[in-house]
Amino acid sequence: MIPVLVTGGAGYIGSHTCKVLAQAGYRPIVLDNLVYGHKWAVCWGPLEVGDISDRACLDAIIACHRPEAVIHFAAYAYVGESVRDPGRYYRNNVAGTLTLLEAMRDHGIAHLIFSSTCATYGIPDQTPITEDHPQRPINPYGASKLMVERMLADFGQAHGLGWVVLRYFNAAGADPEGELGEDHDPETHLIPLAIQAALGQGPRLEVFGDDYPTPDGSCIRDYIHVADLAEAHVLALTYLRNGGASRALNLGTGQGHSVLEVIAAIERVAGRPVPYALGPRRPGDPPALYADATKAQALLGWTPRYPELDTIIEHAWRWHQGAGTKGG
Ligand SMILES: O=c1ccn([C@@H]2O[C@H](COP(=O)(O)OP(=O)(O)O[C@H]3O[C@H](CO)[C@H](O)[C@H](O)[C@H]3O)[C@@H](O)[C@H]2O)c(=O)[nH]1
Repeated sequence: MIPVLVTGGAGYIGSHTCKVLAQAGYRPIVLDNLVYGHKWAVCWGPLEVGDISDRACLDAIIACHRPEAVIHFAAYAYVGESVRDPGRYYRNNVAGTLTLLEAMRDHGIAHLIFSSTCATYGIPDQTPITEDHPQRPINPYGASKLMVERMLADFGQAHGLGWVVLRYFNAAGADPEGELGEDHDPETHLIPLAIQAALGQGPRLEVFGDDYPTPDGSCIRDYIHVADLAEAHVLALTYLRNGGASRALNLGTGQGHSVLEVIAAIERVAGRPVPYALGPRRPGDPPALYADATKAQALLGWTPRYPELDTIIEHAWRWHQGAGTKGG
């Protein structure tokens, strides 16, 4: 089995990817600092608790497991927090990644898959967003991810690193087999908050703005099933190992859904109301973000298996109902 180092591999998207990697015959080596307090049992490969900024830790893990490639999820990812405390984001997301890249260079690891984000585009000039859309992030989180994208291009030029940058739109849903789900601490994402409100396990949902220039006034996003994201990482790794050229690719369904449509879908799937109130806009939220993801489909042979919003929500709903007993 081919060992692959997965930084942030105990997180939401990381753990789903480790599962798909293991099923595809790779051996995920999970490196996670567990800072977000993820509670999933990591059973897809050995867990190394450590930090990407710690060069000695990286050297020891690489010497022990001899990974052939790295899938790099580890990052702080709260937009609001990044505005309040940018140093935390630049130190971890940018400086930490630099340490990782130097370790890869020195140990001769030639392939990297990097988790980037639609937040690197900022407020788009047009939708759907293609990969060549100008990248003008409007918060330090997006800026930190864009800086890493640029570092990858430079390490590719100078040291022959092969990379695929995956720019996610809105990761959502849960493992179709019910083993993993979305459980950030603190939770800020729309679907889990709305489900918790419907279950009476959280406060009433606040809809951030109903005066956007969209058909119903609420923000539009492109929700992509986490299992489809995971699949794309494994396909991207195979693509690189087969000699594919370094590329940045959007990952989304190409379908936009408004916040009010998401609430209606949860009510449909759950058969109960989502208690919510209309509130003011959240600073930094673009009105509408959705992907043109045709390049990823053409290049990787990736087709989302669960593109329907109702399926994404069904899986999330099922997992949240059982989460108390599954240790999620
Ligand atoms: O309590 C809430 C939470 C969210 N929303 C709305 O729901 C939509 C989705 O919000 P999320 O917080 O779930 O997701 P974001 O679109 O803000 O975040 C995504 O995009 C970000 C960049 O913009 C980061 O990449 C982040 O990791 C990724 O999940 C937004 O329009 C937001 O305004 C609400 O109305 N109420």
